[in-house]
Amino acid sequence: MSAVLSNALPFDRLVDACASDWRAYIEHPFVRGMGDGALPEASFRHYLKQDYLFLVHFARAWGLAVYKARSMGELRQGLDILKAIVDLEMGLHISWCAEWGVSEDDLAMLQESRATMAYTRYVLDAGASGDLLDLHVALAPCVVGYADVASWLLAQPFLKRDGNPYMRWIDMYADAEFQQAAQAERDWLNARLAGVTPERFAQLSRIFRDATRLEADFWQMGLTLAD
Ligand SMILES: Cc1ncc(C[n+]2csc(CCO)c2C)c(N)n1
Repeated sequence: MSAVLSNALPFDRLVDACASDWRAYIEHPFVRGMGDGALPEASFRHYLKQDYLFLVHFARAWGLAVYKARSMGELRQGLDILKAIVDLEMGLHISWCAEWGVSEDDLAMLQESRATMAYTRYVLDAGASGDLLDLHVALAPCVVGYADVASWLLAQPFLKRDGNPYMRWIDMYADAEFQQAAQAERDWLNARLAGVTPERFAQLSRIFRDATRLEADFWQMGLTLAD
């Protein structure tokens, strides 16, 4: 078992180090509810609204990645992702909310839930107090996890395609372009993690696990309509 683990790619070792937390996130009841279409629409709407605030802070986190850059390549990577979120993702999210009956005025008046606050500020602090690798590891459950959620759902026998209001959400994250972006992040992390000491790897594993648990809490917030 340990031989398998040590031969595994570094990113897979991060996941293996918190396997039960990772599964609880990827296979969360909120995710299953999107898959079989039984998730209450109020839960999805609550999630969508909080996700707007999440995206604002996520954009700030990529701004922090720009600040933490130590090379032109890193500077451009942070800038490109920051621009994609601000110029594309935010607009897409606003039209997605509109389709679900949430107006821009609603979004402007939103109160941030504790789960949104906990997760986004955790990621920003991991980056502010650490280096670019700490920040990427804190962001990885978001970037890579959603690709895994979509792939996992597509492989489930309970997936309901016809008449499922969440099918478009699943298809969006299952899309090749999004899967490639997630793979690019895995590749970047595999390259950066390859040379770290066991002590540093253990430190980064804790950040990855914390962020994974905070992602699961974000689903739970949607499910329970927590504020
Ligand atoms: C709580 C929460 N976690 C992850 C994502 C997914 N996500 C948001 S931005 C981004 C990267 C693309 O720029 C990804 C994958 C989400 N929407 N909400």
